Amino acid sequence: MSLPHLDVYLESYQLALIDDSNPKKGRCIVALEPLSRGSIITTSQPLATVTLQANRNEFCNYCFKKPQAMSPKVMPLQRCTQCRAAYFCNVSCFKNAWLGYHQFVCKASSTSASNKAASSEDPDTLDAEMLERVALNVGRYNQKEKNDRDAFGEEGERQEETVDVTMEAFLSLMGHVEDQPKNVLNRYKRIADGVLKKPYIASLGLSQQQLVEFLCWFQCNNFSIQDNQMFTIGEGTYPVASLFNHSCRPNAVAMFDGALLNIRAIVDIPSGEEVTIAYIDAAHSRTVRQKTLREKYFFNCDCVRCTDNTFFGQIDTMLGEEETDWDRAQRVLDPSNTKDNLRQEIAKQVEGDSWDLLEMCRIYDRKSNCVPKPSKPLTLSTYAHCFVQFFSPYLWSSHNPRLLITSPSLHNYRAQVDRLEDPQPPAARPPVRDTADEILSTSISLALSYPTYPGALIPYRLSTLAAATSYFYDMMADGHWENSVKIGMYIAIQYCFIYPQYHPIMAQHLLMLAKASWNSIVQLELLHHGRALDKLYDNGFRRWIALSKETIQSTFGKQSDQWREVLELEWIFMREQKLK
Ligand SMILES: C[S@@+](CC[C@H](N)C(=O)[O-])C[C@H]1O[C@@H](n2cnc3c(N)ncnc32)[C@H](O)[C@@H]1O
Repeated sequence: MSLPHLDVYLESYQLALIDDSNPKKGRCIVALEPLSRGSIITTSQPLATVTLQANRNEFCNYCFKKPQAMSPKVMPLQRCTQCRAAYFCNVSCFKNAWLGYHQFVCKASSTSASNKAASSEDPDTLDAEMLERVALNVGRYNQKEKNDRDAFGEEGERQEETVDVTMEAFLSLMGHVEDQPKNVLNRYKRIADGVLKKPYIASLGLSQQQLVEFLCWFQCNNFSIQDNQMFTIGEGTYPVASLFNHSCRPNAVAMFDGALLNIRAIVDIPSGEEVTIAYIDAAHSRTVRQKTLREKYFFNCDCVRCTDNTFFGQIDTMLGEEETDWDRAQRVLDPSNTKDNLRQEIAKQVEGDSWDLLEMCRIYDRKSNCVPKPSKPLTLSTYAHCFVQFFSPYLWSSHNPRLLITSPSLHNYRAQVDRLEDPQPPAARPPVRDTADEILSTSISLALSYPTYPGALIPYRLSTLAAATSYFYDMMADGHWENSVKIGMYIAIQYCFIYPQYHPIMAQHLLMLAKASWNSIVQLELLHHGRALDKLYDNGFRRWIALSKETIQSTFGKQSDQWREVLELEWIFMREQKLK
């Protein structure tokens, strides 16, 4: 299929869309030049978006931005006076939405019975809404195509994504119509028939079959839109971003800036290499990942994490199979979760006397080469403190030039190490390994060498991580800072195994850990009537700040709220240090 606008557009981003040798995989995007970690590889405009009902009055229904509640200069969202169902940040967003789709939906929803259905959160309603918006765009584009053809943009600089680029990408997407089970196709036919009954869709000249195809495309191409805290707030059709294939160990991530989607490199990507993103959360067992990818996207994943039977194979063995089909956001926010046995065991270990944060930090100091006794099972505390020795800060390069992720000058390197009061690599215990992979391999072998007992909590299992994540969020919400630090430290270790080093979930978590550490210091100092606390606390906080800064830079970027928050935290800490 010839895609002249799209090819020129991608080339302006140093990317090419090429056919994969495996026809079932379709095409893939490769880098034409080296792409550096943290850089935005390309941006993608939505062809259509739908907000989740629960968020409709929190985010602008057009740009998906949220007014900063605390800022007096920012206007609150304005509700459409006609349908009273959609919210916009200003007249400009309202006008854009009106021209695109709102004029149709607004009239229809104020009069028709479908108004009631549209207010529910069921998948058919979301699919129907998305279908209407996409159909409107495609129908109008088809009409425009009859009349004119736009000229290509200039070569040599990054181009704007024109409607032609978006449409060419959209109309070339893979939908696996032939692979869909009959019941799904029947459901799609029902949705398409419902949508076709609306006069503004019927007039576009699109057939039921075309609309069913669009619904199939949504299934294997659409993105969940996330807010800046990474909670899902809507769904979007992003045709250009949909061209990126999946890997469970990706080299890029999809990051939202309101309704705009940025694809960002999370490692240095050499020229000629395929750029991949993850379609699903990597915090799942190999079996669940592969099943989800087969059922929703119709392929057998042969990425490095799924096929490697040494390093990644060991990680998947470690994580285990004991997971329900949990979705982190849902589980974390589900209050009934507290009845979970595993959660109770976690609470017991964290809140019991055997986990004294300061004492454990002293025992597992990086100069002492301490590992828990192998005659006993690992507890959360021994696991977390022991593995922090291995991972931090050497897993994040700036402290160890030999990890070759960044190459800071020796001066900077020494300054960082001195500031964290960490030993130089030759003096560190356990010895610092040359590469992140070696650190991980050593850690996996160590973890797996401990005995497990039936019914006892196994720290490195996915089920433990799921319960711990829910417990962590509760502790943060209730202001139990010391408990948050303990369990947050454990979660950070688990993330080291599961996610690539520079991953937004890791960045977000490290920032929360840094906040919890700071609040815990303040709380403890108040309890001790202003006496300065042990230096170990300060060093712990410095470490989480240093790691969050480095990780946020490469994932959310320096324009993000996360970056502003981490700088603010650092500033407050420095000020307090000066005043002590
Ligand atoms: C969002 S599209 C990705 C772009 C697609 N390759 C194309 O040419 O349009 C998703 C589809 O691409 C294919 N795909 C994506 N990642 C793959 C992978 N790692 N291995 C095999 N097929 C993959 C699957 O057919 C999947 O349903």
